[in-house]
Amino acid sequence: MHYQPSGGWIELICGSMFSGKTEELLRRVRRAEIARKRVQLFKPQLDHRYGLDRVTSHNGLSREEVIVVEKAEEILPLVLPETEVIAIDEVQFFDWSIADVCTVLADQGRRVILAGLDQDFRGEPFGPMPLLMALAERVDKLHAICVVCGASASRTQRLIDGRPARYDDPIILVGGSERYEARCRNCHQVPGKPGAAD
Ligand SMILES: Nc1ncnc2c1ncn2[C@@H]1O[C@H](COP(=O)(O)OP(=O)(O)O)[C@@H](O)[C@H]1O
Ligand SMILES: Cc1cn([C@H]2C[C@H](O)[C@@H](COP(=O)(O)O)O2)c(=O)[nH]c1=O
Ligand SMILES: [Zn+2]
Repeated sequence: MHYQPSGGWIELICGSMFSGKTEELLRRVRRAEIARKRVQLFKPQLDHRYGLDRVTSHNGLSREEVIVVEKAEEILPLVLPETEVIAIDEVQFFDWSIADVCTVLADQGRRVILAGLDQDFRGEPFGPMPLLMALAERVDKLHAICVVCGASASRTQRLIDGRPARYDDPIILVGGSERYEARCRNCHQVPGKPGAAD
């Protein structure tokens, strides 16, 4: 059922890589524009995969007119008074202060649409995502297809030279299908993870 709030609100699209988060974010942005809402789209500078001047999904959907910021605090001063919808992609890359920024925007009566990875390659919560999930009025968790067994994929497998990345690898490593695969819980592997069989 469609959520019908009275003022502003936060909606969060989460899931593994390749689950369709960016497609869904861009779909909501397009529909808001069809409804003649004024929209601003942001992304963190860290995500430079397809160039800094656009947001692009894994199947090539793309939108220019994206505002690139290094830190969450840069967003509020860049929001125009007339903007009704704020969309932010790759929100997992911001620190926890992104939650305060989103709260201010929603309290001002704006619709805030976020998309981000809920889990890192270790299968653990990614950055500010748990906090954003708690604060959002609406959360949609999307699933990709596990490339090993064809089940629904809730996790992202990082591969280094074709082998599963170890638990002590750094959390942030920007990349696409050359480095990452969508996998289900059963097929996801993290050698060195406490409690996991290597
Ligand atoms: N294993 C997979 N499962 C589902 N979709 C996949 C997979 N691998 C590639 N894709 C493609 O990725 C698209 C989703 O891309 P995108 O919206 O960028 O996802 P996300 O932002 O969640 O990483 C799908 O529509 C499909 O074309
Ligand atoms: C799992 C995982 C991913 N990343 C990076 C890889 C990509 O650059 C983005 C996710 O992009 P998508 O739009 O969801 O496809 O995040 C990372 O840095 N660390 C990880 O553990
Ligand atoms: Zn699987």
